[in-house]
Amino acid sequence: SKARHHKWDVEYVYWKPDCLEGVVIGINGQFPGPTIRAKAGDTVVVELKNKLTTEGVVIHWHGIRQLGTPWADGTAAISQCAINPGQSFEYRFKVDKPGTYFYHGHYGMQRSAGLYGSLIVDAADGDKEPFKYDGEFNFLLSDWWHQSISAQEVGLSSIPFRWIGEPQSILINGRGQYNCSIAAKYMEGMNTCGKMASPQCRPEVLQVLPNKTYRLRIASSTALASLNLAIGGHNMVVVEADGNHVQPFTVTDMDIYSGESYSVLFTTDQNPSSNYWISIGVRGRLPNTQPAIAILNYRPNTPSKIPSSAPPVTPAWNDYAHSKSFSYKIFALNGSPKPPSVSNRRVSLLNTQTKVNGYTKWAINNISLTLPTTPYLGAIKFGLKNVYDEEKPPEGFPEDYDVMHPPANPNSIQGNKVYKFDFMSTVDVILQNANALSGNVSEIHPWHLHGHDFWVLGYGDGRFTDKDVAKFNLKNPPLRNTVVIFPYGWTALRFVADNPGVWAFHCHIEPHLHMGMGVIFAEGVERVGNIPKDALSCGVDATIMTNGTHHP
Ligand SMILES: O=C1O[C@H]([C@@H](O)CO)C(O)=C1O
Repeated sequence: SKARHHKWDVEYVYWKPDCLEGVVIGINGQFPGPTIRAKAGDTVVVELKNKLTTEGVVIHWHGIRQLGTPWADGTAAISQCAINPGQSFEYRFKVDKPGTYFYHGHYGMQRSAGLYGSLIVDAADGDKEPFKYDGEFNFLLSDWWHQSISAQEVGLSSIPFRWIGEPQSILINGRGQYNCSIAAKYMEGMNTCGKMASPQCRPEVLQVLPNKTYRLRIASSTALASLNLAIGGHNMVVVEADGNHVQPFTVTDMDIYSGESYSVLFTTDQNPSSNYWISIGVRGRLPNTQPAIAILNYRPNTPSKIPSSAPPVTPAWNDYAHSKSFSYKIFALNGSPKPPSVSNRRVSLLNTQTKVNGYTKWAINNISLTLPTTPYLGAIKFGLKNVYDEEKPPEGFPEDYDVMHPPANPNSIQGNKVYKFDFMSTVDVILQNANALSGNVSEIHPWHLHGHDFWVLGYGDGRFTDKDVAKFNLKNPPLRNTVVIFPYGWTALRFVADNPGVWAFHCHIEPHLHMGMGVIFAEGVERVGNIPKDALSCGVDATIMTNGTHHP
């Protein structure tokens, strides 16, 4: 195994993500950031310099569990202090499992400003993944707004509340085409992109040869949009989800929620004299965004040969039965690690849209998350007092809460309590969805857990009841790090609290997290090894780290 060294400068740059010029947070002048490629067992080292002039920054390595390095998880105020303008910080962590991952900013709403890139881990030398292919491609998906993140944040924290609205464009590897498309002739009201075209917004072309099998890696860093991807005329076999192998299954289209990653295999078995469209459309919210388009180019056709059939059409945005049928087909590959058969503790988390002093927020068991000024990792390890709310957070919610209707009392409080788990205990989490503030609305929320993979034991409609435990899948539940709750439904997951550290668990929709939709988990913090001083040089932690007065 090797150390993979990277030196990054993070700064705003002018860019044309969807052919219109704006500013993005670039890395080394690039958007999206450079792809990190490593082999299982390698150590990734990123020496990051914050060249943003007025904002701190951190980077989260999404899907990497940070076994033994909880200070490298890149969550501001949780695992480390934000890196100040002009300062540098070294991330150093092991990648232990092959898979498709990505990284992104985890401070304020910087992910929405374009701070993300791919992280791909290949099998260690001599190891093989349990499927074969002749070539591979990578799609990092995102959504893009023309309004800056500062304007977005002001709207979210104003009275009256101003929602960010639907994205202007969906981007594939940072490229989209606002209000125009190379598939214009198939799309109502669309122009071709002639005048606007810039190399920075040129559609992706996947060049393939007939009768071969390719791996397409897909990860979603969207701030809001749930997506559906289809390759015209081609089936896809799903083989990987969030860096874990799944029992292969075949689909004609697939959903991808923010925070998820997949690998699919497709075989170029169609008429080779044609090219084909790949399209990616919005699901789960009334779309107001054109689908993103890429071209599957059968060589030796030219990439500019317009496909002879129309781009695949995304299922209706509110066809939740279709989305569920995809999620319900995902099982662990035979031979994958199985969950413990019983759990030691169950936490039920009710997701509600609420108000705090007139501000619109999201709350979990009536608490809307705010982060402390001293990162939890140091605060808990050093037993600091009065830096976060010390009481236990609620493990459930009232029996009579009606998940099908808006809250009778929509007022919540803000807080930053921690769910502390016994080291090595088995924890079940029931994520319960509910109606939002207005009637007849319940949204999709993709929940992402840091520091762990979890088993997805089951999903259901309506309110979770004790009887549902009997239906848990303990035979072949998939391991994931992100899972959705469907509107008015629940999702059950299980994990082992085996990774000393403090771990965020939150909705991966960027404005929802910003509005408080998350909780903090912690386990075995007393076992955390020596935390690099640079990680905790802020708040009350700073005094401890510089005086060396702590006795761990
Ligand atoms: O958090 C959200 O706020 C809006 C809407 O509920 C109120 O404008 C929306 O669609 C969200 O996902």
